[in-house]
Amino acid sequence: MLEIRERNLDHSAMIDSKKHWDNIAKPIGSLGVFEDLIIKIAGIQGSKNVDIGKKAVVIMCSDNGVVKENVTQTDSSVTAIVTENFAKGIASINQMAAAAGAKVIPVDIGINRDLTVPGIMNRKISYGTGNIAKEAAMTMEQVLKAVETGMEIVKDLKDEGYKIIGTGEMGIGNTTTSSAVASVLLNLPVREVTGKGAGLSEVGLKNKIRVIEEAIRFNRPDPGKPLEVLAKLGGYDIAGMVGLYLGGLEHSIPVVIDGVISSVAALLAARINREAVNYMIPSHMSKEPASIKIMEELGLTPVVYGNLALGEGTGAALLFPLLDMVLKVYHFNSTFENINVKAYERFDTK
Ligand SMILES: O=C(O)c1ccc[n+]([C@@H]2O[C@H](COP(=O)([O-])O)[C@@H](O)[C@H]2O)c1
Ligand SMILES: Cc1cc2nc[nH]c2cc1C
Repeated sequence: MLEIRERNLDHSAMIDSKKHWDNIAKPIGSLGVFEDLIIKIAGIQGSKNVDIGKKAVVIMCSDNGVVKENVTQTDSSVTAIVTENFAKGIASINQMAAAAGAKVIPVDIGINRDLTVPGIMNRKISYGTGNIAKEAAMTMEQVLKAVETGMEIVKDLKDEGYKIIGTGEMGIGNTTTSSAVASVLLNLPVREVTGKGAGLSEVGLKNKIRVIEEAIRFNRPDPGKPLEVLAKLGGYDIAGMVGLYLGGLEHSIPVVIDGVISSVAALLAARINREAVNYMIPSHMSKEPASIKIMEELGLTPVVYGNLALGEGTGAALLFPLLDMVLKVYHFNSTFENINVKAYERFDTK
């Protein structure tokens, strides 16, 4: 598995898309990074007629054994409660996805209890992960199963006609696992990539940094082996999102990055197959300090700098209406021809 057919963006669709932008009656390139994003989606979809009509946010939900080390403000029971709230339609992502016209798909990929509310995709691999301070989070078999799960979900969504997928997660403790993975992959000190997650005091943050350092010392992952780093220090939520990104590459679907946990998954996917970055759409720069370092390494430019730190796919959902708005200009604006302006002649000096 993880053998992905060789894929390339459709460069002629991208050239057509760029030409289309340049014919629109407005200053050339004036929608900035948004123009680049639409051109990238044209390359992914293989046509300048970009279509992101049918949208979904897939939320990978799971528990993390490291919560036992007092690295979080709430206990792990919150993971299951919030996941059930996704299915009830009463969490933040439900409100934002409704405003954006996106379907919310919560996935139980490793929550530590059985869920009782209908409407959650049951892809549970085990009841939470191991405590990374004292053991590996997952076996390699479990990691591969989680990555495959994400890839299969993308395939199914593509078959159902979805055109763009937002990544999301819910998992108390997952900023601890994410910071551990980021520290190893980026070869940066733990304190430079670790923040307060869903809310910690300064003392709590110090303990979190100490626990992550202990986890790296104990597990000793090889930084050159992304799946090993993921198995030893990550979680099912992160692994499931790695699968979403690799699925985007495999099935030519744009996959939107959310916050820091989703960004760490994007970094892992990129280390597994660098081509995956061509299918990733950045949304926002999370408040957590690892985010900026990851975006720099991926060479991606988020469009929202709002200090968000919510997760659930909310940042990805925030991007959808912005893309829809920009696509209105792309599809329906007047062109230079329509308004009888010869754009380039103004620069003629004869
Ligand atoms: O998306 C982010 O950048 C982000 C930053 C901080 C916290 N979160 C959310 O908060 C939870 C993890 O925080 P913590 O403190 O339990 O590690 C998890 O459910 C995430 O969805 C998310
Ligand atoms: C209530 C709550 C909602 C969340 N959504 C994502 N992470 C979260 C953490 C908490 C604590």
